Amino acid sequence: MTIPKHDVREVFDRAIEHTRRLSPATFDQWFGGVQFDDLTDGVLSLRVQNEFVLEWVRDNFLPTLTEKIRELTGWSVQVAWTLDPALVTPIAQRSEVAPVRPRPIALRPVPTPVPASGPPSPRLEVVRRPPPPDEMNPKHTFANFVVGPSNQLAHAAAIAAAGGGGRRYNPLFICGGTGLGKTHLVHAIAHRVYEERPEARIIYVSAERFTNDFITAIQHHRMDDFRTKYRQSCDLLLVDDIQFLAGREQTQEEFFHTFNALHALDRQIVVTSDKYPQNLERMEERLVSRFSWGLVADIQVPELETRVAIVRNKAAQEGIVLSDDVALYLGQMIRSNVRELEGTLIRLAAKSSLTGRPVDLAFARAEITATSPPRAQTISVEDIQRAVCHHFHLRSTDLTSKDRHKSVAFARHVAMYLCKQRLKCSFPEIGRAFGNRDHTTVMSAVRKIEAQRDSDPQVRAHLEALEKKLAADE
Ligand SMILES: Nc1ncnc2c1ncn2[C@@H]1O[C@H](COP(=O)(O)OP(=O)(O)OP(=O)(O)O)[C@@H](O)[C@H]1O
Repeated sequence: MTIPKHDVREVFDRAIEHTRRLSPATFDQWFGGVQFDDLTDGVLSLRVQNEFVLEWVRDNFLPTLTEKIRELTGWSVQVAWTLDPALVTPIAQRSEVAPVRPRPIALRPVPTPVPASGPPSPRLEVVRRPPPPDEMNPKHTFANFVVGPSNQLAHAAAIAAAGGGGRRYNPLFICGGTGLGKTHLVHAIAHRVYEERPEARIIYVSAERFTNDFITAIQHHRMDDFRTKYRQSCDLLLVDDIQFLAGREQTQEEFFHTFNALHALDRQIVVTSDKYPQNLERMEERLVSRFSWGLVADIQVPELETRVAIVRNKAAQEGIVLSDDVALYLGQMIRSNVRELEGTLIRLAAKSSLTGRPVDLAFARAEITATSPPRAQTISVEDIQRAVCHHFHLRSTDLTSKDRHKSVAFARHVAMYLCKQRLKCSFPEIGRAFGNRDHTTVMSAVRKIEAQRDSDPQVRAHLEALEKKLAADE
């Protein structure tokens, strides 16, 4: 069957709509990185940003998509992929599947002139606002942020920075590990200010973007424009991932002056970072000290209850039906990164809708076991004690005994040192494992071995041999 060129796109669009219906949220997430190039004589040409997207789309959506095309055209479809990291117009940006963005036009009630009789009645007037900064995720709002002990301070400070009451700190420095919600909070501040003070001039940039803007301004002799934008025409400056400025001296200098100018005008500055200010590497001291002028609010790994609440919240947002036991299981299994937690939920939902299996506990277990890397075998205190006894030809009870004989004491100190180094046990923990010794005894034992390690080649040789043995056991 031959199809006129202009109808090809319609066939593809219909097949896409059909496929999307299976799971709109997941579809948008993954097809956001795919572009339709052509469909001719049974060959469907698709362009993708990377192999990761390619594999996911191929494995999860392609059977449905090609089957629908076959139904509409009679072709048995082959797919030709093009990898294109610079892809900018993926199909998910078509209007019907575009992600929801805050609209640049808002309706707000304004009073009408008072008529001769009766009170004024509101009418709606179209107020044009500048669009919000384009890199912001519309879902990153305060309403979608789950608050728990791990992020309470950062959340409250972010609300205050958005003008929502409470003491306002300038700058607000939000720090924490990857995927814990720093960017989410910064976007939420921008959304809130954008909603409540439409006239406010908000600049949201990653530190990388700030750097690039700066370099471009220098190259094109437009530093005046750059400075007007960042120092004068800005009521709220939000800078993500400030650690990116590490070692970039000239950009740091420029940022320093930007900071000073805005701070002097009492314009709110919010900065995020993966480290505390004092731990930022290759960052000018005067900048580090300014970052601590206001409030440094860290975000910790969320506790189990918060993780479970985040899973539930995300499921509700995405229209995924999730039982309590599955939410609890996911919260228990994925501990350190909210992004990973959300990704697993979306993957489960996608697989469930494609295979027709409900997202129950058995399904979640099977999926997580299949996709998580084999757990790294870790050594225990007992393994270290065993290895040390074997190495120094001692009995298994010698290390925990009261024996103060020089050779036994030395082996004990080595074992304590290894527990500290390799397992990061606390001093009291180590003390308990070695015949209930006091933590100060452990501390001095560890320090002693540390000093000998650096000065005595024989001690170093013992340690190296033991390290090797333990690494082989791992
Ligand atoms: N408390 C929370 N409530 C709801 N969603 C959360 C929470 N914390 C994190 N998330 C979600 O987790 C994902 C990762 O968060 P975000 O991108 O803000 O992390 P980040 O700390 O900026 O990480 P990175 O340093 O890697 O940029 C986002 O989708 C975000 O919405």
